[in-house]
Amino acid sequence: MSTLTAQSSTTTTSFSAHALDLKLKQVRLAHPEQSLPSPPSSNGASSPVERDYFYLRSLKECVEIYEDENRGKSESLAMLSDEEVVLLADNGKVAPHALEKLFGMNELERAVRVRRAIISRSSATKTLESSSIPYENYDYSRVIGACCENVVGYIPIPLGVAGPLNVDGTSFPIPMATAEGTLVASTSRGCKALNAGGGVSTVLVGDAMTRGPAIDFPSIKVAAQAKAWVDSAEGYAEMKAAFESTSRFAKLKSLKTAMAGRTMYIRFATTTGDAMGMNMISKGTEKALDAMQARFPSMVVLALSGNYCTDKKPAAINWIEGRGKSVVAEAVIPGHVVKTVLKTTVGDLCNLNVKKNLIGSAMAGSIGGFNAHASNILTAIFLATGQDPAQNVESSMCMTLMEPTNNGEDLLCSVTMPCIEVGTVGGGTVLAAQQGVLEMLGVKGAHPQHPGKNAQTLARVIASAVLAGELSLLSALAAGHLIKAHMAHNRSQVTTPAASVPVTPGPRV
Ligand SMILES: CC(C)(COP(=O)([O-])OP(=O)([O-])OC[C@H]1O[C@@H](n2cnc3c(N)ncnc32)[C@H](O)[C@@H]1OP(=O)([O-])[O-])[C@@H](O)C(=O)NCCC(=O)NCCSC(=O)C[C@@](C)(O)CC(=O)[O-]
Ligand SMILES: NC(=O)C1=CN([C@@H]2O[C@H](COP(=O)(O)OP(=O)(O)OC[C@H]3O[C@@H](n4cnc5c(N)ncnc54)[C@H](OP(=O)(O)O)[C@@H]3O)[C@@H](O)[C@H]2O)C=CC1
Repeated sequence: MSTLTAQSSTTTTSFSAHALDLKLKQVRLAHPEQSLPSPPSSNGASSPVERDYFYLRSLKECVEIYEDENRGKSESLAMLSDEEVVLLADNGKVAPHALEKLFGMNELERAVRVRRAIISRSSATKTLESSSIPYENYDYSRVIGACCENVVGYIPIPLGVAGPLNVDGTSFPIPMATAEGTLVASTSRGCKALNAGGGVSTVLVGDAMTRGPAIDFPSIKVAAQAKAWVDSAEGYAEMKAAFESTSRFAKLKSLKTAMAGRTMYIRFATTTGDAMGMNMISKGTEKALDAMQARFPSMVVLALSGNYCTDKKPAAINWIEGRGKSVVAEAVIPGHVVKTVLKTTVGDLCNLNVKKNLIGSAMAGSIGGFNAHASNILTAIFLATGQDPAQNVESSMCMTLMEPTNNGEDLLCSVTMPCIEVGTVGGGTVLAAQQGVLEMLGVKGAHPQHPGKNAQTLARVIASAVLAGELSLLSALAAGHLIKAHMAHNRSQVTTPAASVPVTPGPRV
């Protein structure tokens, strides 16, 4: 067997555990059929790092070890260095997305490290492996099979805390993961104004996640028969029994049916305990449709989601009927607090709210966008607490209302949010950092006595924080303070190559 010489003057003592010599890797990639020499002090006691650096087996040797049927795959992979696993992957012997399964649960970080190398080297820029994207010291056991595939690390987002905010008599810190400077400061100012008026009171007026499959029938007549059956007490009871057999927590609340030609849509609405509930409701819907199929053998389920739900897309049905938690939050702020904390007046705030959030949004043809920046606050809390960020689309639907009260002295304000889709179990809420945030709010996991109460409390806190954000931004706009605030809190120092800076007519001010 021929061997190659490692062209490096580096000594073993200067290696960091994962900083393998790139030159050597290039040699390896160029000559996969050849072995590299053994470590100079090859007395059988070399560390994995030394082994990676000095001794890379040929592809043939690696394959022999990997495919040896006398050992399990994880045992075989433990005998190979990272570089050798990369070699196997580069030659189609190991699927990069299956590394966690192959390495086993005790080697999850290694799986991520090796995948970074594989992807890095096959990409145009080749930067991933040595990039600043972190991957070490993360609990990947919570990720695998639950939160993400083909993992190469994690993206840290700054976490700030606004408030505290008094919501229904309890003081909550408001966790916000965001890269928009000013947002936490602004929300904090709103919290200060709300607390000065005694805090926020909330009501939960609905709690139902929805799923809306699309079902074809041979004709409009059969579709209408099926619709009549689902709408009947008998049909509803049968569908409910089938649905609820799939979960301890998901309870069917209503079925709304509609026809478009020979296609029928059914909007399943269910409580889902402390889970946001999309997996649970989808599982139950599938089972209920099986029961329906037994009644109507000619029906064809086109898709479990026929967009009549509507999940992760703008839709009037959500705005009108609600989805997830429907919450209204209200507060009164004394006029002097509007002046001293918010630096504006009750009259100016109310006028701007009508002209901007109501008339302006109507002029723009908005559905559920009768607010200034509900999505800013909601999304930051979603990211901090492990919610599904794509659901900010409908969850941010909000109408902000403001009117003078107490003979025009004080401000009565509210937000109406019909679609806050949140959970405290399932999805990204299982991740350690997100759990820490939920714990800080006192809503981590399943509520011990009343399933659903933790998720409902989180929705109430979110609506209240949105009210804080609305108050502060509208006040800044009314007072003309917006740009001043963003120049102070939200300006990055970006280095741009001179060649790509446009010629400007005059100096920047
Ligand atoms: C899950 C699959 C891909 C399986 O699909 P499959 O065909 O059984 O997969 P496969 O094992 O035959 O592998 C095919 C390829 O899939 C990829 N693949 C396969 N497994 C993995 C893995 N573990 N990690 C990384 N990549 C994977 C990979 O590229 C693989 O090729 P290979 O690399 O082996 O040559 C498929 O069933 C699928 O795409 N399902 C759809 C799931 C989905 O899109 N979920 C999104 C969330 S749903 C939602 O949030 C919104 C909703 C639904 O409410 C919106 C609405 O209303 O419509
Ligand atoms: N499938 C889809 O179409 C979609 C999926 N998603 C994704 O779905 C995931 C969330 O799904 P979701 O259904 O919320 O969570 P899970 O799929 O994790 O389901 C919740 C699980 O927790 C159990 N559970 C234990 N205690 C409680 C409790 N107090 N309240 C509620 N459930 C409890 C449930 O039990 P039991 O088994 O008895 O029900 C169930 O097994 C997210 O990752 C999201 O991104 C998002 C959009 C669409």
